[in-house]
Amino acid sequence: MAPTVPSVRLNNGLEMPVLGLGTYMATEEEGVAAVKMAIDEGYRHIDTAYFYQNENQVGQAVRAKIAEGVIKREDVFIVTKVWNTFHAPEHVEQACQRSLDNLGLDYIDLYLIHWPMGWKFAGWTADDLLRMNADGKSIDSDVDYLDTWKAMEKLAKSGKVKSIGVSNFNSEQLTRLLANCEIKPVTNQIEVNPGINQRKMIEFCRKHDIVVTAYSPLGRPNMDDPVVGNAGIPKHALDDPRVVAIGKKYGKSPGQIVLRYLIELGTLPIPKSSKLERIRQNIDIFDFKLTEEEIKVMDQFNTGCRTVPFNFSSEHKYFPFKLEY
Ligand SMILES: NC(=O)C1=CN([C@@H]2O[C@H](COP(=O)(O)OP(=O)(O)OC[C@H]3O[C@@H](n4cnc5c(N)ncnc54)[C@H](OP(=O)(O)O)[C@@H]3O)[C@@H](O)[C@H]2O)C=CC1
Ligand SMILES: O=C1CO[C@H](CO)[C@@H](O)[C@@H]1O
Repeated sequence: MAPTVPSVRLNNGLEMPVLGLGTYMATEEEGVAAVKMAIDEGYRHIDTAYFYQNENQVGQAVRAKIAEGVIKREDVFIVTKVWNTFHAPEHVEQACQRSLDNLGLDYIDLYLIHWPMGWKFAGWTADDLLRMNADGKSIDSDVDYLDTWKAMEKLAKSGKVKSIGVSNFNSEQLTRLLANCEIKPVTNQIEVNPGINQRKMIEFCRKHDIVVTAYSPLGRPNMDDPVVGNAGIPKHALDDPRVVAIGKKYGKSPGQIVLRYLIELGTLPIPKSSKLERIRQNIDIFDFKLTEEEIKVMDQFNTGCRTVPFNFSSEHKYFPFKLEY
């Protein structure tokens, strides 16, 4: 029987499953197949983004599983994100409508501002999402994320999106947003894995009733990412004999130990996999708990080193990683 994933209550009263499927780089048939497998295996939270160019595939898989009677629309929590080039308030609604059209759904469960930095609008085609200056730096706009947020609030009020949140915001940006918003973000989606365990950001968010979604939870083993490359990837806890030993005790793989650690930290991990065996493993983490000693072992991997440093936008006034958290 597929494991049942617990949910967390968000600050707007809605429920969000504490584990989801990541889909970055799961495009074309691979994306459709991964999401279908994941739904069959019990996943009820899928993370995508306009930028990933696979909303179409995610939607196709979700709609197929609804048609087969495996799930109802309300059983599955779909997250997508507004891209950096669409931060101008007049583009946000159209960006959201494009995501809805790609997904083929009537509403999005959670819509995020993907990054705090706005980039110059360069059209709606896929080729224009990552256009750089000759020096390899992002072509920035000066749109304030507070203005983008106002447009997000309008979407929440329209019912097109049930919840709104942010991604890659630092604590100063969140503080400024919280002081100026009508609707609070329900989540901050950030990188969390043993190499960067984000304890300070998690505590900050807990105080403000914001959940932390953990992206790149496994530290992207083997991923050859065309956007940031592999330059920043820290040494993986996955290969470490201490993690292997903890896994042996519970009959779990190192990946499962890492994901369980992120659950113990109070985050919501969204591991990406397109392989049935790993899709199965990554959700099978709700029948054991790590001891305090084991959590301390996992804490030893924290160096603060990022897998997704996003340095090509480091000169932007809203680049978030100038602060520790
Ligand atoms: N908001 C943001 O800016 C960002 C959001 N994200 C989101 O977070 C999701 C997850 O992060 P992502 O960057 O993909 O990295 P992950 O840490 O999830 O790593 C994914 C890689 O790990 C492999 N893998 C999956 N499960 C296991 C396992 N149990 N043991 C060993 N290897 C495994 C996958 O390969 P295979 O498919 O072959 O199994 C894939 O190559 C993304 O897909 C995306 O949805 C990610 C980055 C930034
Ligand atoms: O969500 C994301 C997936 O990874 C990409 C690059 O590594 C990021 O650009 C992006 O924010």
